Amino acid sequence: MAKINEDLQRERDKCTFKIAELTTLIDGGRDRTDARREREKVLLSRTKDLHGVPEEYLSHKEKYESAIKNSVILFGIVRQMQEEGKTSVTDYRDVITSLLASAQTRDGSPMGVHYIMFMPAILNQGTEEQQAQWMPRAWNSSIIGTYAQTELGHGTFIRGLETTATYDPSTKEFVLNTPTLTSYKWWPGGLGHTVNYCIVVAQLYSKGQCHGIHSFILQVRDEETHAPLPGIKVGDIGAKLGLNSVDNGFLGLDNVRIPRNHMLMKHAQVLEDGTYVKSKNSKLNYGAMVFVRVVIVFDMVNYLSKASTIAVRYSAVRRQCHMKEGAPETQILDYLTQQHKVFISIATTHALRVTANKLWDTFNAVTEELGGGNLNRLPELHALACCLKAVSTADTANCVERCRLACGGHGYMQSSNLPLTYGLVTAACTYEGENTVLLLQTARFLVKTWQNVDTAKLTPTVEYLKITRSKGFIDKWQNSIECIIKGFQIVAMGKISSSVDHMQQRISNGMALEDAWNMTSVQLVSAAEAHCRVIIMSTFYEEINKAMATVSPELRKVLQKLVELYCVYWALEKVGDLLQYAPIAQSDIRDMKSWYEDILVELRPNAVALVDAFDIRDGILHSTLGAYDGRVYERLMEEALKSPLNGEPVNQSFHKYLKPFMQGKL
Ligand SMILES: CCCCCCCCCCCCCCCCCCCCCC(=O)SCCNC(=O)CCNC(=O)[C@H](O)C(C)(C)COP(=O)(O)OP(=O)(O)OC[C@H]1O[C@@H](n2cnc3c(N)ncnc32)[C@H](O)[C@@H]1OP(=O)(O)O
Ligand SMILES: Cc1cc2nc3c(=O)[nH]c(=O)nc-3n(C[C@H](O)[C@H](O)[C@H](O)COP(=O)(O)OP(=O)(O)OC[C@H]3O[C@@H](n4cnc5c(N)ncnc54)[C@H](O)[C@@H]3O)c2cc1C
Repeated sequence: MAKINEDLQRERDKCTFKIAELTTLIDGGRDRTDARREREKVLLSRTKDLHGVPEEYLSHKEKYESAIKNSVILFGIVRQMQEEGKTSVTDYRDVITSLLASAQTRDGSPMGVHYIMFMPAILNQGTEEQQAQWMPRAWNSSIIGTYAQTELGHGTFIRGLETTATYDPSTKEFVLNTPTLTSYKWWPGGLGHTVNYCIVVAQLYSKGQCHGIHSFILQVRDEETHAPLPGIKVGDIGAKLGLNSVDNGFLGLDNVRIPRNHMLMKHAQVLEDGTYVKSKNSKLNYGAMVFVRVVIVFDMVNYLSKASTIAVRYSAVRRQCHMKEGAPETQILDYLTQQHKVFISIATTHALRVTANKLWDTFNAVTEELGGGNLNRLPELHALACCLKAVSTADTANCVERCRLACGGHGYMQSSNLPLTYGLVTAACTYEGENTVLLLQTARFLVKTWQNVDTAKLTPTVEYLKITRSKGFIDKWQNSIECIIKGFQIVAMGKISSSVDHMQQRISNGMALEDAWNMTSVQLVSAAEAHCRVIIMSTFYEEINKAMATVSPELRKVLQKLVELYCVYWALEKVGDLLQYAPIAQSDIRDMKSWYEDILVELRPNAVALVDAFDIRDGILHSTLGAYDGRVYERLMEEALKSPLNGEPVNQSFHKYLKPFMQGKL
């Protein structure tokens, strides 16, 4: 192994806790750490020869072809798990998330949506017979699918989709059409050239009546030749800000016929004669979207742990300027502003990780209840998944960008892997429900809750709204984590309550409800975000407190500091809100700033150890700045030399353009 950079080694030597203990806690047990490492070993060994040319220099077409080559190797691991009879969805979640976040598919995989949406949609919306018909072939990838919902004209407003599926009882088929340009499907991952099947979301017509959107399985390409089937226009939508290894596609349909049993009929059915049988709740058809919103939070944890590893290790290696005249140049990690930029990413990774686990448990519990016909907790799950998807993706995108900026010029290099990572996480702010729209969904739930707060039994995630109203909820502000969480509960309650008042005021002045909602929507989004912050903070606090009972005193101290960092950082970010709603004084804020500075300083000696504990191998991190050995400058130069521009001493454009221009001939 190459020699470790001395500064990095010194950082590791002064760490005050056992790194392996934290890694075990993060993975959820020693056996899970071992399984993950074993999986990564297999993954890296299978794909080690594939990176002759750095991906950033490939053309759009080559990027796609390389991604397919890598993906079939990677997803062989999933096929193997299935063949071995592994059944735990949690295992699949972890495996697929880590495959997608690996260096081999670092700009996305064309096969991602097959696992993330195509299969979950069949499981969620298909009858048992349909699952038996489609799932075995989907699992072993003898068919590959995507989820085609969004159209050129509509993404958010899915009730406005224009694709139609009209039932023809004479042949017992549905006839699919995209009657306008705006009804063309647009965006589905892998639709361009990879998949041969997809789930199409379309307006269902039967007996002359429209029954709203439903899901249908459609074959788009021949299973042998892969040629598009008659009536189907399909292709790639072109280059994007990121995810350029993925062939997001378009799809036009001209009288394409599919058998009746290709409609996913677990919740609603069309009988042979065309009679429509309604679902218990039309929103059950949106189940696959809820599932993906839940797993996206895990995905964010993966990317943020990578970005923080890169930024922290680089900050330990990089020296710039002197803090004191005559002293050696300072490690940039010693600047408090640098700690302020990067430590929040470490704390956020942990906060989102524990919250994602809790959300996963809630999702599974509610799904089980739904299976038994109990729909009571569906609105709460939907509200929770919406706000956590929105806040986790927005925070992750901000943190990754902070990490990139914290690496100065070198963070701008593709070889740092920060630009691609940013491209991936910022996409998540839009896909699977645009963030503002999702926060407004949560706000809708919060407004209803607030309007019934005195009479209704509140569900667990909003119970605090009742308690917060009691007199003396915070007698006197104290700079403690408990008080900050209470402060955020008051802020959330204050924002929800004032949004409702604001809306009611406008309605009493004669405004229509919809207009009053629109006029209040900036406040509503802010209220939903505040509510989500309460959920993340209190979950982080409670779950880490539980974990504290099981870990060594050394690790306990560090975990305590991470919770403090997260809560105090956000208290200072939202200090205006606290001043408006909570009994906090200017002197408390001054003291809180000092507290924050102390936390940064206390975490400083363990910064490198904290990111080492994420245990991300170099082959997966894929960063010149973040590798374990800290050979930053050597790696930057090695990568630069791979630039195709360095393949010849004089580029042909010199003779063609530059020279004539310089000589005044052009
Ligand atoms: C096999 C297992 C293996 C394991 C696999 C493991 C996986 C491994 C993990 C890998 C890592 C991942 C990596 C990712 C990679 C990248 C992939 C990129 C993929 C990107 C895919 C996409 O991008 S795919 C398109 C998504 N496109 C949207 O996301 C549209 C948003 N747009 C809406 O979602 C609706 O349009 C919107 C706004 C709600 C209004 O819908 P609408 O107009 O019908 O509804 P209204 O607003 O009128 O609301 C009416 C009432 O419905 C209630 N409600 C609404 N939704 C509800 C719901 N879902 N559940 C319950 N209730 C719901 C609401 O709360 C109201 O309730 P109430 O009346 O009581 O107040
Ligand atoms: C990388 C990527 C991958 C994707 N993969 C898939 C896929 O596999 N399958 C698929 O079907 N789709 C996919 N999508 C599409 C994605 O789900 C949609 O882009 C997303 O749901 C947002 O819809 P939109 O693009 O129509 O945005 P719009 O809804 O047009 O949003 C534009 C703006 O309008 C605002 N807005 C819209 N409605 C409201 C409202 N009611 N109130 C207030 N503001 C509003 C939004 O906040 C936003 O600021 C993907 C998208 C991306 C970027």
